[in-house]
Amino acid sequence: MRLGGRLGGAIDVLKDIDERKRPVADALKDWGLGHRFAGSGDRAAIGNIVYDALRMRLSHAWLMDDEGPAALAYAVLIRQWGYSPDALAAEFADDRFAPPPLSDANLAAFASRNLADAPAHVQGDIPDWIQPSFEAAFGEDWLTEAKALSQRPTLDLRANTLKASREKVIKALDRSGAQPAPIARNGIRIAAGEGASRLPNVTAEISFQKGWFEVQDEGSQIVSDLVHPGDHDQVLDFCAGGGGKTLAMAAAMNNKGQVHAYDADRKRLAPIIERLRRAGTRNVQVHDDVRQLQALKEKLDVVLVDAPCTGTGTWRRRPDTKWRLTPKNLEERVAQQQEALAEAATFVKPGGSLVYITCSVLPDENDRQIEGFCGDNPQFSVEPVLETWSGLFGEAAPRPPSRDGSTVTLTPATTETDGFFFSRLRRQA
Ligand SMILES: C[S@@+](CC[C@H](N)C(=O)[O-])C[C@H]1O[C@@H](n2cnc3c(N)ncnc32)[C@H](O)[C@@H]1O
Repeated sequence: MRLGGRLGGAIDVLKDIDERKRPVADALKDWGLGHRFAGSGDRAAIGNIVYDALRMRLSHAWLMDDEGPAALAYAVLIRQWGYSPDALAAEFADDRFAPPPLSDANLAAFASRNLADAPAHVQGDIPDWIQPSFEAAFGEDWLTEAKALSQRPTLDLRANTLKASREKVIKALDRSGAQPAPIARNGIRIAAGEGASRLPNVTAEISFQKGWFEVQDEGSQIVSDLVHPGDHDQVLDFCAGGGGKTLAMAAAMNNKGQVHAYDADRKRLAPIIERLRRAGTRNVQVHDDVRQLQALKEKLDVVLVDAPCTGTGTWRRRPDTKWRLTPKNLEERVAQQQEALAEAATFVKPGGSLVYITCSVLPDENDRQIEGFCGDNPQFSVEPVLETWSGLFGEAAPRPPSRDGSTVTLTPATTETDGFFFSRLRRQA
């Protein structure tokens, strides 16, 4: 397919997402099934246009004075992929699969508007109602942080040290441009790529099948590492989901001690079994019923709450969720977090620690949540994290924003990772 056909495909997918309120992955998959002549390069290019359009939806629409799918998709090619409107018109002139050209009104708006004149939340490509939360989280840096959340993410992997060193994995993936990640000790990074370029399908590699690595954002690896359990600790991953952090902790503990993995949702937990097998872990027990945890009350050295959250920190990967989020969703997540924290705290032994993580950057889900919990539960107090950070990643590693060194917030702008919040609360001995 030529560029015109790919652009047309992306416009169809964006329409489908808008009209039928569908998840991006489903809409892209359906488009592929209905257009079997399209090759994998075409499908990847269409996916890139769609995701790029959603990441910068507000600023594209403002500059084009049009929020329709065609204006958004054209804006991607012009603003993000480096084509001029004239070059596109010339390219599409003899391409019968190209979409109709941009309207004169779109072209005039684009030629005359300057993004610096747009409302600040439009410049930052975030919903207007969430701007105050960004300001509260980042002060005068909030716009830089918001903009960084609208860029393409890298593809990050974690070498599974139970089976392979980071160097061995990088060697196995040398065709993919894999490099050591900047901060995480076992992290590997593949650059995001530009324009139509395709990320490698690393899960099809033999080395993946052998369990040498996991796909895991570097931020997720860092917060798993910061949990920092001792080799012989008894750990409960109370919101284990598919097991991303369970696997990372189990490997960091060198298959010693014990990690109990539990999640209230059995369906989310189910894939953990196959992942644990592939990774060669022997120190994990999976629990799909809270009653199985009764014997662990007040017994555990470390309890991790990787809480359900709005996922604002993952907007680079799931940009559609940025526009679907509502104040009501935020309220619901905050309530779920309080519930999960209260339940999880009952498993921490005296002197043990309760670790609270989210993949959000919003204070309501992070620092404020922790302040509220400690206010209600004075036997818990926040333990500073930055010392562990330096010990694990070195003094030279980029420092994440931190409220007086106690909790940390990772972000694309500061640590080049997804957004994550990490805090450790110590229960009085
Ligand atoms: C952010 S996800 C976990 C991701 C996972 N830890 C990982 O690293 O792949 C949050 C999880 O919390 C679970 N959850 C929500 N409320 C819970 C509760 N009260 N008790 C236990 N799990 C809960 C959800 O089912 C969801 O799987």
